[in-house]
Amino acid sequence: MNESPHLRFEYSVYKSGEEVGVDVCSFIAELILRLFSCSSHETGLYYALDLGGTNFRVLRVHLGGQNGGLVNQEFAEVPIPPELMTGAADALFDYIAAELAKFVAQEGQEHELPPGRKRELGFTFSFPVNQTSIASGTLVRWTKGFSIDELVGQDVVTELTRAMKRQNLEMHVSALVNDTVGTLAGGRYTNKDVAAAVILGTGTNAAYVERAQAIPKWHGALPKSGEMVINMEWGNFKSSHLPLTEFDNALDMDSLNPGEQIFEKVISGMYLGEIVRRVLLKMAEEASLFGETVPSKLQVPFILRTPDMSAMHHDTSSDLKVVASKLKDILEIPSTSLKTRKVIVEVCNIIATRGARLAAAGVIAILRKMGKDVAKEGELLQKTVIAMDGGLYEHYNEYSKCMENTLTELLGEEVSKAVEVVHANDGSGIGAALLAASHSQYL
Ligand SMILES: Nc1ncnc2c1ncn2[C@@H]1O[C@H](COP(=O)(O)OP(=O)(O)O)[C@@H](O)[C@H]1O
Ligand SMILES: O=P(O)(O)OC[C@H]1O[C@@H](O)[C@H](O)[C@@H](O)[C@@H]1O
Repeated sequence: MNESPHLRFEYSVYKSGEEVGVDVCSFIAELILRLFSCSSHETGLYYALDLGGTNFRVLRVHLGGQNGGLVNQEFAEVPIPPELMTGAADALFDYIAAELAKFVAQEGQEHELPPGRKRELGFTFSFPVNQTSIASGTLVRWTKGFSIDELVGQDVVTELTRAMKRQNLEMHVSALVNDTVGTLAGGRYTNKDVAAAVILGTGTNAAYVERAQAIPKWHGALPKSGEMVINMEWGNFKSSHLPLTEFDNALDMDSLNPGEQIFEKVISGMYLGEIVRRVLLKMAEEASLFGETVPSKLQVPFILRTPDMSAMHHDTSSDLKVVASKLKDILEIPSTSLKTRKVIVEVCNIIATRGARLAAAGVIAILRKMGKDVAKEGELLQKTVIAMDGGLYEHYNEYSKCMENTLTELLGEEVSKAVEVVHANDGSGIGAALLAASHSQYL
């Protein structure tokens, strides 16, 4: 296990300006310093709760200390009922706390803690937060499919703590972290070359390790390590250079957060399938793609999910039978010609390729900001690892392959050899548990 460096975490939530690369962002939230010493000395049982855009995961991590590292981890994943994403605040947090209580109630003797000691939790909250301390932060705004107005501006740790009390669950939230920062922390724990993390899941985001003196707007004390983590919230990137179409603009207007998260809406899992649906609908209306009548199901927003899109895109059968079954089962289109099915696969390919190439452009922007996108004369290129996670990256192989090929194309053969993309599976959960351990109230 590499001795992990001490990282001083600076949290910032960026709101994109018109022309946004990291270096032209304007900070909208107070920056807060967080000392994160992910040394490998942590021992004991720690928990993580990861609230994402589609699922939430409860994780128990057993850390073995100096040489033991990560002894084992067990987790449960539950889908978030859609109605809780736009319902009452207490309903969402009561559901989460109840699932947490269920997970703990199933534990055996081996998970008993010393008397008087509470279970400790790292809370991964995959939404923009104005971080106010290691274990507190207020929700800046909702993204993806969530929209619970009464929670905006509220401290999400306070909400979770109250819900746990209502469930009589004795657990202490030791750390609050964004999933991208958790993935970076988890990745860095095992590999010191990890310099950035990218999530491509229901939503998207990136975080990277920045040189402290390269943050002009930072006015706090400089960390001893000289490094800080920037949570970019890059999903909110917006630029006149983004290749937006009428389909993107209509999707944005119909969304829960019009005008926001534009980059996320063209590259992430919640939206790719919906863009394909909108394109097919127009082709049905204006070019009779499915014959004289427009299939009624094709008019239903989000009926075509990105997993369905990737299944059609990955269809290798000569008669595209997977495409045929998706059209039948989801859109109630009983039969189509092979020619029509090939058009549908091409539409999936175009939308996925655009998303993947834009995601790669985002990664290049980070490498450029870190000065790692070009080989300097006479200098040996230091290895840079990008920790990737998220269901879209993990399951949409055509997308992730296109993204990685684009990185090579944009970096060139020589530099791309020094840049490695690794799948940090559930890095955010492990990262959150590590943060909980490193900020334990029992230290
Ligand atoms: N087979 C698949 N093909 C393409 N995309 C997928 C597939 N499975 C899941 N996804 C995408 O991944 C997202 C879930 O990402 P994940 O990281 O697991 O959860 P969360 O976004 O809740 O953190 C889904 O919303 C979907 O867009
Ligand atoms: O893991 P998920 O749900 O796909 O979330 C990824 C990103 O989704 C964005 O919408 C959030 O603003 C980010 O904070 C988050 O990191």
